[in-house]
Amino acid sequence: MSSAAQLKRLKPVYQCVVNNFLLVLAVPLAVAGVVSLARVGPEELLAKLQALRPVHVFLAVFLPAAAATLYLMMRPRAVYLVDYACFRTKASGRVPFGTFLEHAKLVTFIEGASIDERSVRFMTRLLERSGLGEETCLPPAHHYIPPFRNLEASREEVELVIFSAIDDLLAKTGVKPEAVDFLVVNCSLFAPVPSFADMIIHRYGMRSDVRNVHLSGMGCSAGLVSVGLARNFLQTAPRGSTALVVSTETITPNYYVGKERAMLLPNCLFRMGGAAALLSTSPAKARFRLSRVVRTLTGAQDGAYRCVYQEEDEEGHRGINLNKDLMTIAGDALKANITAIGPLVLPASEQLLFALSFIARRVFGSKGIKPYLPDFRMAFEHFCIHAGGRAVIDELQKSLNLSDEHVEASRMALHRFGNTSSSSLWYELAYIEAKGRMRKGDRVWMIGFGSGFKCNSAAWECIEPARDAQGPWAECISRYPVDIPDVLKH
Ligand SMILES: CC(C)(COP(=O)(O)OP(=O)(O)OC[C@H]1O[C@@H](n2cnc3c(N)ncnc32)[C@H](O)[C@@H]1OP(=O)(O)O)[C@@H](O)C(=O)NCCC(=O)NCCSC(=O)CC(=O)O
Repeated sequence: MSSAAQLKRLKPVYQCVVNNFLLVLAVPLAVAGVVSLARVGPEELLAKLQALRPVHVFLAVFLPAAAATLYLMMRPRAVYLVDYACFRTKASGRVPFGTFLEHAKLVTFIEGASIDERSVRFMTRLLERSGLGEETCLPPAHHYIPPFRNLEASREEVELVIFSAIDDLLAKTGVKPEAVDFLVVNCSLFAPVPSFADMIIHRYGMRSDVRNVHLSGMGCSAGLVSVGLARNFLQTAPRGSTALVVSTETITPNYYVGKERAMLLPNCLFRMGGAAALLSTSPAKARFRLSRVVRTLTGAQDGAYRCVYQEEDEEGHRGINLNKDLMTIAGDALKANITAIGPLVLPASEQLLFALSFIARRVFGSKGIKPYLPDFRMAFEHFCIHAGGRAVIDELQKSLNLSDEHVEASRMALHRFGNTSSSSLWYELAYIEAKGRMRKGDRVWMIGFGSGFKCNSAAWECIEPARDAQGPWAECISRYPVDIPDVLKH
């Protein structure tokens, strides 16, 4: 047997010993203690106990009790996910490739637009490679020629998406809008006045003291910024308080009509979607526990800062420029994030191997020794990776050494719903649940990427899998997973 195969066989033994190190240490110590007590005999033991002074008893009992009480009082409160709901797209909003491209061809005739036949051919190639399916949806305003991009149409999309998701969530949880203490909303590219948070408060008649925030310009990873913010708010409020988190991207005002390739890409990838989630510090009725939120930023570097950039092209058409280097930048941001979250979630066996490889590379030089990539499959059963585009998912699958099944939720969410920005992670969680794969105690890793450039992640632990969990996948889950070719042939 080769040494690599032998090492592979020994790995489970190594993991068992290192991950249960305390137990491995405690059992012999406890046995030794019992044996020496048995040797001492009851009279001698009683004599030793009587010889104890009150100060010893005080130190032995009071100090640990005081330390334990202090720890319990100071530790952050646990935050739970009561439930979540995603906007369910309607068949009338579908944009099969043919429709999308035909529509784009007609846009070439619109006065002021400079999108041309070449742009349409380019978008055709992008769509064939994008990993999107034929059922993704665009807002009603984009089904018109020319597409409406005005404020009124944009607000209509917002109301349709976020109110449907919130209605669904409130109906599922039985929580009344007046019970919401905090409201955190994120939408990157549309920030009207009054804000989304105001629109929600107005629509649902929420309390006048509901504390609310609208995050804009924060990109696709802002959903986890919202979750982190809601968690922090909840730490400051009485136990049992609730926070409503709403994540979406508004497509209507962002249709690009120029011919800059890097700015045509978002037209092909971004689609309608949104999600609402209810967090609370009460475990009653909770379905998941939030274990970690880790945010990392690489925006101090020029390349990272500019790689997702809203701008006007030379002809004055506004759009989002997606730089070709995005994959490399996302890879670096991921490295920063896994370095930060690894020590918090990985079992001791993986951390020790990582530390040993780090030390070895320092001592013997980094040329001969490959850095050890921790196995995150030891820390999580499920992965929700931002469905930013086919290449984004490919890159993460490779970097984290994940199986096809681990990235299935991301690929299928991209196929069925497109890049729904910060809400994509919730569509993926819904996919895993709709497939009946979530079990009590399972751990989920959500990884979001977005402009800035940011990589944010959150770790959840399942308390109660959903009973009838089809959600946004209700009409199509039986057809998934589907095969997604690298290049779609018509
Ligand atoms: C676009 C793709 C589907 C293309 O698929 P492939 O990799 O198979 O094909 P490919 O690389 O040959 O690209 C096909 C053609 O598109 C061109 N092309 C690709 N990416 C481009 C870009 N960013 N700008 C300009 N052109 C681009 C290539 O040069 C090539 O043209 P030619 O052959 O002529 O040279 C994929 O690369 C992808 O998924 N990219 C990631 C998309 C992305 O950036 N997503 C993040 C969105 S931002 C987000 O989600 C967060 C946020 O907004 O905050």
